[in-house]
Amino acid sequence: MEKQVIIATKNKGKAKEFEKMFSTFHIKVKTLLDFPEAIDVEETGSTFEENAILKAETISQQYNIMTIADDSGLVIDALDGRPGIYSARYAGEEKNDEANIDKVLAEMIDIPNDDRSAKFYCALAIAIPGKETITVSGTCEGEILRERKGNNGFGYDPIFFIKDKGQTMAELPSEEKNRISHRAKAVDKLPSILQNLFFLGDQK
Ligand SMILES: O=c1nc[nH]c2c1ncn2[C@H]1C[C@H](O)[C@@H](COP(=O)(O)OP(=O)(O)OP(=O)(O)O)O1
Ligand SMILES: [Mg+2]
Repeated sequence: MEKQVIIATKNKGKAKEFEKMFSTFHIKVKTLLDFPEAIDVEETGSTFEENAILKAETISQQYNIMTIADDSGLVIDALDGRPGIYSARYAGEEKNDEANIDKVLAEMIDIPNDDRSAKFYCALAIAIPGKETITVSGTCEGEILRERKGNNGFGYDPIFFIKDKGQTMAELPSEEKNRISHRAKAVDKLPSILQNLFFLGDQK
């Protein structure tokens, strides 16, 4: 039987990136956009890792399939790490990317240019029925601009400037984002983790 994985996300931007990044792994990828009846997991954890584990374990138990969940967000130094785990709901429960960006820009209006460092953080939890859940993470460093630039990507990408590239995340082509992003850095760690898991599993 073909190997399958569910990526436990309802975020279309994330789903697209995972489908691209997993296209070199020989595994069939589904997301929660394919499972409208999936349990709506409340993100009650106090860290990205805890929330990723909650999402991955709930869905892997519901469908008895290996499940990977992503909990990610923007961590801004001058805002003491906010919006952090609250990134998706920063301007309210309805998860509005534009309102979230507006709130960050307003809060940072008096922050000088050389104090606008931030990072994107991504925690992935891998839940496999009958095995211990594992987490990995990745980060991407940048700076918060004063206005939006670029139309690619999703979420906070238009205000996240990457010095090395001289562009925002939303100006990068998707192939480039998928090489350097926090999500890409976390996904890079998966092949060796999965190999170890299945190798150890076969020893029993
Ligand atoms: O590459 C990214 N580029 C821009 N913004 C990003 C990125 N990665 C995460 N973010 C922001 C979007 C959202 O405001 C929050 C994720 O929140 P998070 O709960 O992990 O995802 P979500 O609720 O949108 O979907 P789901 O929980 O179904 O996976 O961080
Ligand atoms: Mg979420």
